[in-house]
Amino acid sequence: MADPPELGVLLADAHVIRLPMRTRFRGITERELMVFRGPAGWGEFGPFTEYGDHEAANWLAAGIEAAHLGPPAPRRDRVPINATVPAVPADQVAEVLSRYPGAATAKVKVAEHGQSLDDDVARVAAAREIVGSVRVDANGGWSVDEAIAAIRTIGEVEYVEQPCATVPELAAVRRAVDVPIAADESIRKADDPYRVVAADAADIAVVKVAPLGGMRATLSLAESIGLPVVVSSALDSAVGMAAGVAAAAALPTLDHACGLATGTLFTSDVAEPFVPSEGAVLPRWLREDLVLPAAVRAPADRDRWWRERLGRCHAILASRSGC
Ligand SMILES: O=C(O)CCC(=O)C1=CC=C[C@@H](O)[C@@H]1C(=O)O
Ligand SMILES: [Mg+2]
Repeated sequence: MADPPELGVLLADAHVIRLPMRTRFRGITERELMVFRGPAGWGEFGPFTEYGDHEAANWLAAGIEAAHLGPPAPRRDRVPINATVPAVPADQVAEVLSRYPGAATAKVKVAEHGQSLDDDVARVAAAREIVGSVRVDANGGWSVDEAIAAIRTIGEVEYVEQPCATVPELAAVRRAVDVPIAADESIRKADDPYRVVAADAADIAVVKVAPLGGMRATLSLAESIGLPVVVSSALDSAVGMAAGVAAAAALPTLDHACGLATGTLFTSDVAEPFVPSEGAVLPRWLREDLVLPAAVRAPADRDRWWRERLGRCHAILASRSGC
């Protein structure tokens, strides 16, 4: 790995941002992250706040790639997207889906802490009434038995993403049901993302540019993992989303809609969001000045916290480059 740019260079035009969200999603109502500018445009550093520094360092590598190297060459000029439906009550699903015009697929969150299978069934049914195809994402929230029962009750779906937490559990569920299984956390949070393949635990790989360390790292994983991929956001701002869309646009084959329209979950963004139209988003690289209103700037204590975190992750990347 190449040496990262000097820390001072990264921090010279860096901003800590707090984006308000329309609906609670993965337990948060505000998304904090950093964006910084380099010679190739803007990069994002937004590991979720509970992540440790070693995991977060991959996210910094992705931001550095974006700001200092730019996107890989595109192979398509539009990227089909899925609508993303948080764990809202069923009667709010139509309103959520209205923000994804033309989306042919909805990804519906299930197994939310504090909710029941009946809630999931109702939410999925409400989505099915509106879009042709539904996939669900349990974020590892079920045991093997719960997953098997839930999958049988929920009925036909395109795939079930991360029904259980571990690779052996995913494999056990996959053996028991006919529905395809997608791996997300078992790839993006794993020491060895290929374990899902060795264990016959997944039919589809969900790949996210930031946790995998960048667009090119994502493309090389997609090439070597031997599974169809779905590129998804990590709840990125428009800056991180540009990298996700660029990676999806650069894939040699793309058979599934991607989770790259989550900008609709924010009420404001750092740049013009990637708003879906006719079920797709268009690749676009951000080089222009960002207009960052006071309302999206994080308070001083959070600004300091993120700059220190970036510094620690920078030291980790620098030590890796010496390996
Ligand atoms: O894939 C999508 O439709 C949107 C992205 C998405 O669902 C996620 C983004 C960030 C964190 C995750 O909890 C979540 C996911 O599990 O896929
Ligand atoms: Mg997921």
